[in-house]
Amino acid sequence: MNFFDKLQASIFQNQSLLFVGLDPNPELLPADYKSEDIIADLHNWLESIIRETADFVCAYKPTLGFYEALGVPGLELLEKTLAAIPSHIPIILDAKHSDLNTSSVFARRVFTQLNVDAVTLSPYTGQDHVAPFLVYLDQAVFILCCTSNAGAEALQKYPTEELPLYLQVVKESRNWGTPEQLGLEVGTTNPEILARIRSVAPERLIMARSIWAGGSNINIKEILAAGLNSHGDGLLIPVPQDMFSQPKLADHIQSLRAEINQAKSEIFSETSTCAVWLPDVSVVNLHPQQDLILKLYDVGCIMFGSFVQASGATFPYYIDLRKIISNPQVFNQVLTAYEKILNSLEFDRLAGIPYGSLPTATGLSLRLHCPLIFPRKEVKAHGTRRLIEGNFDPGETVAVVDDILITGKSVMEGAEKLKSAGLNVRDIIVLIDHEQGVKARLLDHGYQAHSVFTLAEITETLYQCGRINQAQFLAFRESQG
Ligand SMILES: O=P(O)(O)OC[C@H]1O[C@H](OP(=O)(O)OP(=O)(O)O)[C@H](O)[C@@H]1O
Ligand SMILES: O=C(O)c1cc(=O)[nH]c(=O)[nH]1
Repeated sequence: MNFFDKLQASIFQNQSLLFVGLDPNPELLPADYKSEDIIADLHNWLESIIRETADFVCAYKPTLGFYEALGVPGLELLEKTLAAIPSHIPIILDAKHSDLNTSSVFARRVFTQLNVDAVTLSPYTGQDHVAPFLVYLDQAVFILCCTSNAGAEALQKYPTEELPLYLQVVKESRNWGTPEQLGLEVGTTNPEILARIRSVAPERLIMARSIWAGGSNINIKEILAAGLNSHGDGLLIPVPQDMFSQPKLADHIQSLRAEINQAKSEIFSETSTCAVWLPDVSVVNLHPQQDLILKLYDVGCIMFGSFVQASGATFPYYIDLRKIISNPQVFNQVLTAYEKILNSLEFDRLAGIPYGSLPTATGLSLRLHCPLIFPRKEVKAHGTRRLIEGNFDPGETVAVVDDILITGKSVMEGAEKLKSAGLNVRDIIVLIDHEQGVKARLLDHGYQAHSVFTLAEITETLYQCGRINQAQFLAFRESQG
């Protein structure tokens, strides 16, 4: 499971946006843990923090510097602390080591030996520094965009109020990695700064820091309203550091979690525009993949107007999913949507239907570590003249990936070619089902089709969100009969 999915599962399981800094800071060690052996004391303290919080938080964030400061025993303490964290809860190592020359070896150390799920990085050396970390597809990075210390203002707010450096970091770093692999670290007590970052990066995970530094002036609801994404998540909130020195830690964390969840539901019931994640707060009729639908529309994959289809019929729309390959963020989100369906199916190999869905099938093959084949549209008169490209063994089961079902002709032809080579085809997975009984027809031929969206769900969402007008919406409805 990749970092993003692991984090989402952890947020959902514990219904919590809270993360815990696991720092062996001798200055904060509570008196009742103190003995002759500081390392053992710190270890006992950190383990008790994990025990008390594991059911109420979504992630842990050890800061490497505190462990390094304790020398070799500190590094051993880090390994022991990491081992004490339940394996389903993601670990974000706060490292911010920005030495370009060591980024590859450091990435290998943290991701393959310490096995943490994510690491924080400083942006100053640019994409070259970040790229070696992103090679680890199941792990992620958080780019430091902004800190709350007064001394940083001269740099971070330079050169203009309109485009300060911290916003430029947000803009630039969005080009470095996908939303699943690259989040933003934002230290601030100021909701306005969070809101500016959220508006520039609506799709990014934000790890908030230092929000409690404002003391009693902090208004958590304002922070949440500024930093949450349109689905009511995408924001991680730190547990205040002084809480770890207090007795009854579990009780304090639960109250804080309840306060945050209450504020979240108030924000979303007030605005009433988003599908939210808590089961007790629901907004009717909004598709859980609303964000992806809007993005597909915004990058031009869903067009309304008069279009002649391959069948010769004229529809009031055309879906061109071939464009997703030119937008890595959308492409990545599309892959995640397919992946969720594929994870529930059993198969030995993936097959893509040429040409439109071949990039998607390739992306899925790499993500799922599953071999890929594809049936050719036309057999070449030269070379190997193979009908099916890629290696396979007859008797294997193949899951067929296509982008859209209109009449079902393309997938059916592809599946028949695979079957003629001795392969089993049971499941067909597409992003969009145009409906009109295609799935039932495929089932008559022994194929179970699965889709992420129906075209009706897409048009409904686009209409509700104001992307298409009533005439376009009604024209679509009429065409559906
Ligand atoms: O259900 P159907 O009626 O078969 O329509 C859907 C198919 O049409 C499109 O491919 P197209 O034939 O346009 O070719 P391409 O993928 O090579 O662009 C699309 O990629 C699907 O494979
Ligand atoms: O074959 C078609 O009719 C067709 C293909 C496609 O990709 N999109 C669409 O709207 N129609």
